[in-house]
Amino acid sequence: MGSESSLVHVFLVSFPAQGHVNPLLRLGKRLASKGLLVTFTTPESIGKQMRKASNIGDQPAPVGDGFIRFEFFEDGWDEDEPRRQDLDQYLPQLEKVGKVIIPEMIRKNAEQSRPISCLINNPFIPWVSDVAQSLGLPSAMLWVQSCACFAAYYHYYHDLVPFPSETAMEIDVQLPCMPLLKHDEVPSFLYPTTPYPFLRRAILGQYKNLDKPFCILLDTFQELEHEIVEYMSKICPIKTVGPLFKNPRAPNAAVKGDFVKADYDCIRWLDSKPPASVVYVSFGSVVYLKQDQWDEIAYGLLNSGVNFLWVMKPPHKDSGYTLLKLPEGLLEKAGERAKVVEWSPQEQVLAHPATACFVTHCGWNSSMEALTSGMPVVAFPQWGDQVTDAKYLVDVFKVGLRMCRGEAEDKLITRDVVERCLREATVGHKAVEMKENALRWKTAAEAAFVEGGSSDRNIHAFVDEVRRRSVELTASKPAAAAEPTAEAADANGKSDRQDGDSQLVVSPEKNGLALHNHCRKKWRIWRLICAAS
Ligand SMILES: O=c1c(-c2ccc(O)cc2)coc2cc(O[C@@H]3O[C@H](CO)[C@@H](O)[C@H](O)[C@H]3O)cc(O)c12
Ligand SMILES: O=c1ccn([C@@H]2O[C@H](COP(=O)(O)OP(=O)(O)O)[C@@H](O)[C@H]2O)c(=O)[nH]1
Repeated sequence: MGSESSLVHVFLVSFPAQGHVNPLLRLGKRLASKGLLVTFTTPESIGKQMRKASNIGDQPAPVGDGFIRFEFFEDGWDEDEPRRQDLDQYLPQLEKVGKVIIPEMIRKNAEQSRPISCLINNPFIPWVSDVAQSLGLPSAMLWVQSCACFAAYYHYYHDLVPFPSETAMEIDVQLPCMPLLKHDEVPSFLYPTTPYPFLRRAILGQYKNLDKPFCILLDTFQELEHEIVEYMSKICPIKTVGPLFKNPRAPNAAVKGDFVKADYDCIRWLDSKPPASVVYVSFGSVVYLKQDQWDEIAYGLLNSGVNFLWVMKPPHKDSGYTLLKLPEGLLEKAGERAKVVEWSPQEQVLAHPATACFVTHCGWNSSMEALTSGMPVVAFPQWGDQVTDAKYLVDVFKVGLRMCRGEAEDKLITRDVVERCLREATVGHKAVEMKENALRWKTAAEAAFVEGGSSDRNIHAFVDEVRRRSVELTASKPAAAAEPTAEAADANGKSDRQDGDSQLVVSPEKNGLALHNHCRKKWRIWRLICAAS
């Protein structure tokens, strides 16, 4: 392992949501383990929560052959600014500030002898690849949903197949190399009636910029989505690198991105339960059900006689959701059979022998974590990619039962249905079959991420490419380095070529690249001296 400042340095910019931070941070750890220096950044409002909930220090943390470090940035709004909850207002604010502050951070890193060789972002902040382009740096994007969803949005964006519309609301959708999706199985942000048009805009925003990243990394694995991965890789430079949450070489479990402190009492509680006797219930970080649905699930759990561990995360104060309550006396009735926490260490819960199945909203992170842990699911999707993930978990991967079709159906799932589903998922032939299939996916996932597996090879190829581009950056002529590339000038809308010393050039874009080259040259000389002595 080299000293931190002699490593090729990649800069990860995350949209501030739990479902986005987790996979990007996991990718960061994977890249670090292969010998890169990784800096992870997201707005300070989340940085503050992450520092409080997780073990994030000021010093770079060693991970395998490399390091990971954190730098958070102010997004220009007060922490409790209610407009944060409105993406149509927050995304432009993040872009406006990010386009100035990220180049500034990159420049500072170069000044401190940590020049950056590549930027990586996740969806909702596609402007990060514009920043990279304007600095003459390569960029990549980590897609945080399934390849099937990536393909669905792609075909919608380019208008390649008919999707449900105002005039044909209920048409099925046939995408190449995918099973026929019923109208309510395509990502729900694409429904003409979606209550979240801002999330559709946010997610499709990435497709406008899809030609900029040199690589699109996917948190899935080849064997899981074989056909669609093969199909899409002929169209876009995609690489499957999942499941990212397993990091065989250097787990460094201390580096985590939880926004809320995980309650480890539930692991001790699980320790006290017999094998495969507990139903784990979680709807992730943003989904909130209605109180009447919550009550039905609660009674279904109680009446089914199973043990249950339930994550009940209080909603954000400006989200418009009210705090969900459990029916009076229910917990007393359930006694030792029930455990409620605000946030769980989900990876450990899914790996625990006492856990029998997972009632999930089918967020892609939760779906991948379940599959990779060999854990059968009861699908309770609400919106977005969740409805498509549910279809795949149940009908394609065959590891789950469907308890609901999504929020758009607007149907109360009664306690009897909940009870029946829970019984079917925990005892009898269906339960055994789902467990066997889940264990098969676990084995396939392991084969993908171990040394030499499909995802490992892809990570390896990506790291090699980052290194190659880094050398290219370093090797580019100093004179050229002081100027934006033709592409960069294009991205800026004008060529702001100036003569003179690069250090005096006002554009932060130019300084970024110039400093990168300057510092890398200094190191190369320094390393040669070290090697010689
Ligand atoms: O936190 C947010 C915000 C948000 C809004 C305002 C603000 O200031 C900060 C954040 C918006 O949309 C989300 C969408 C999400 O979808 C989730 O995203 C995952 C990855 O795309 C999917 O796999 C899951 O199914 C899906 O539930 C998850 C989230 O955590 C968020
Ligand atoms: O109690 C919980 C609930 C969720 N998670 C993690 O939060 C992420 C949620 O992402 P997902 O895509 O499943 O759903 P989202 O929250 O984005 O809707 C996953 O990595 C989970 O492991 C967790 O650690 N503890």
